[in-house]
Amino acid sequence: MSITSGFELETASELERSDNPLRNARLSFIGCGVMAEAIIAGLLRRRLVTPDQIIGSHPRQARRDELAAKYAIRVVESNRDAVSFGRSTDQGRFSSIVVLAVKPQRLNLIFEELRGRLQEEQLVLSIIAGARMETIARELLHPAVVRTMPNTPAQIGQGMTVWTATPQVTDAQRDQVRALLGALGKEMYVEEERMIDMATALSATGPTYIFLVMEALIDAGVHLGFSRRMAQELVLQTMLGSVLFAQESHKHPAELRNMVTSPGGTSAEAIYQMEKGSLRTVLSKAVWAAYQRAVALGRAEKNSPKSEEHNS
Ligand SMILES: NC(=O)C1=CN([C@@H]2O[C@H](COP(=O)(O)OP(=O)(O)OC[C@H]3O[C@@H](n4cnc5c(N)ncnc54)[C@H](O)[C@@H]3O)[C@@H](O)[C@H]2O)C=CC1
Ligand SMILES: O=C(O)[C@@H]1CCC=N1
Repeated sequence: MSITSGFELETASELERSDNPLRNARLSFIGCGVMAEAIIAGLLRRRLVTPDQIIGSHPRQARRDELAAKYAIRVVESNRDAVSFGRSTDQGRFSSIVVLAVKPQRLNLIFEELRGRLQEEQLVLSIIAGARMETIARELLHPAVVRTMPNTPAQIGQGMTVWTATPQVTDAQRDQVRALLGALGKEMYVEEERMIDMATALSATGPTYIFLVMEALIDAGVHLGFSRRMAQELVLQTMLGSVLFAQESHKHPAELRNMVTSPGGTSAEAIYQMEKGSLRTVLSKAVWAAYQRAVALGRAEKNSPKSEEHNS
């Protein structure tokens, strides 16, 4: 296996383990942008699959070459060819997962290309915001569908993915999904599909809220007179330490906040200003708006692009 720099293998034994549910799987990635690459990298890093078990499709030659060189996987132009890679042949039957990873606005094109072309044993796994399982199953004429909602920290194996499945997805396929998503960080199964739209707003869009707050605090540090480098280090370690503290102490955030807040002190002063500026309401409104947008993306009539998609 030839994998180039910046890409390190973690465990050596996953592939050999007989309980690795993905050891005989074939994975086809329809659309190889940021999120598909995060999944591919995570699977290879954890050695859950080898590069020859993966195929991707992408419209741009330069991107196909880039991914093929970086991960030693096959990347083709045709989505139909990518899906056929997972088909069982005379040489043997193997499980196959077709990962839909295009932007929501491109989904109708994918439906047209792939409708009726999937075999019964193939599993469709979508990461597309808003796209409902019922729609995917109906449009592809294929009932076994998993809907997932990852987030970008998946790129370093620290993601949070929420997922659900149609009743036609078998227990063996569910084990495969758990293994696949586990390569990205934490995974959480939910029964109700509406929770995927809720997770889209909270955990999948979540890094946006955190990075905006991070950026604002760094700017505030620069305003005080710190160099940008110093402000960034102070803010990042404070955020990281606070998250780990909350995780390890199992205390309510309000209790942890009270520990910092002495009577008449600096934190009380800062909290007063944040409440006065309606920070909680703004965050709550942002999450609610993201949720409504996720729901709207799922409605076919609202699938027209709001802005031009970047072609990464
Ligand atoms: N970026 C994020 O934080 C998250 C994104 N998602 C979902 O993941 C999906 C992909 O998002 P990203 O990877 O961020 O987008 P991206 O734009 O990086 O990737 C999509 C890729 O699909 C390619 N593409 C366009 N038309 C195509 C076609 N007809 N056939 C094959 N490939 C085609 C594009 O060139 C692009 O490289 C979206 O549906 C999004 O809702 C889900 C969770 C988090
Ligand atoms: O804005 C978006 O489309 C993506 C989907 C989930 C988070 N961000």
